[in-house]
Amino acid sequence: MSLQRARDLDRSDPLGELRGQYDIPSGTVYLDGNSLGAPLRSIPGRLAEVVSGQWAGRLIRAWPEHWWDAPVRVGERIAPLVGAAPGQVVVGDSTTVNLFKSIIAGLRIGAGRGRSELAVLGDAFPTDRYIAVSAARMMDSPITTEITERTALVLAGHVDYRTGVIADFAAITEQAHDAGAVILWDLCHSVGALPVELDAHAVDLAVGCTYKFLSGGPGAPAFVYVASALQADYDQPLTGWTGHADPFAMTEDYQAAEGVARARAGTPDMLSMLALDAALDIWDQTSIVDARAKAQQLTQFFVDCVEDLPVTVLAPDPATRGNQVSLRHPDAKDLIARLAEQDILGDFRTPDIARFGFQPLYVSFEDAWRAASALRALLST
Ligand SMILES: Cc1ncc(COP(=O)(O)O)c(C=O)c1O
Ligand SMILES: Nc1c(O)cccc1C(=O)C[C@H](N)C(=O)O
Repeated sequence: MSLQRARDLDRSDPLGELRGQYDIPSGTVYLDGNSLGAPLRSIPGRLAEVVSGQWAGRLIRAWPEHWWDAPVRVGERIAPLVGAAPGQVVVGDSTTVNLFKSIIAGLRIGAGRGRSELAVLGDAFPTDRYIAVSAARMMDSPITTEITERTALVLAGHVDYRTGVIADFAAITEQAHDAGAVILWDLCHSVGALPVELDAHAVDLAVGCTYKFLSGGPGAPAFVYVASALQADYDQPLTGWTGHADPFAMTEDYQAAEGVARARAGTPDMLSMLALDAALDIWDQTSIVDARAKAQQLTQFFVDCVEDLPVTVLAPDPATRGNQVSLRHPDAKDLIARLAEQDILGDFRTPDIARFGFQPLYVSFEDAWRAASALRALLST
């Protein structure tokens, strides 16, 4: 794999022109967009307009005019990326908080079916496990790692944050349903990275974050998907006023809103919400199918470049590899630090994983080649 080959691939890349719309310091190779997506150049202007035009210009009137419905409106823009028909996705809070809401809601649905177990599959991201343990404690639910006829809720991650391996979405969803359980998917590393088909697989619940492949910004609000069929039964524990059927009636008792809006809790962070809204514009210029196709080419190119190095590729099969390449090496931490000294940014995940994210809308084949060459140089010294 040569620099020439990388440049040829960049020249014939139909998504290549999108890169210029992102604000990435020149000379930096950014392979950590699976942790924090790079910003679009349009964001500062859009935020300035929200602050000056809406906040300053309209003051409190901006809530009904621009802001109140934003969680649902922005959710509708994420919906096509996760294969959801309208009315099922709402944006707000963090993934952690949305996991809490949805785990409790799922366990409550399971309790109605006479079940209590919570199955947590695979090597879940820490926040998923921590919240699962706490929610299970509140619900007196045993935690298991297998789906059985006693399972109330299955929590599974779509793409493993460490290895980058894509879980068998269809098979796991089907297994959960065959067992009579509710399924909850964590889409943090798949939303905006690869096509997700929530409706097609009749998924019940999903959550995901928007600051990785969607470039929503640091701490951008997460989203929740609640399948239409389940919404009436989605009894989530954070019964804040914005999820109320009639928030401004200020009634004594809580009554959940109809539809997915019942997954809302408190006042959303509007600046972050609208930065995300602006970031989603890029999807008007491309599709998740095209993005995934390029990401597969990119990750394979990178894997081919490092093939003869003394590292282990943790997701060798391109079909089940997310948009990241994780390399196992005993000095992974040091390697990542030394790459960073050259403005080549990946990240380290304990205990020995060097992780490189390939956001195809702004990462080039030349970036992949430069990162691999720098790694080669480090490993030969
Ligand atoms: C799979 C997964 N779930 C959840 C999170 C994080 O949730 P939060 O945004 O609430 O910190 C991450 C990343 O931080 C993640 O990779
Ligand atoms: N959410 C993060 C943060 O607030 C700081 C640093 C990193 C993150 C991450 O997103 C970590 C990420 N979920 C991971 O896959 O490791």
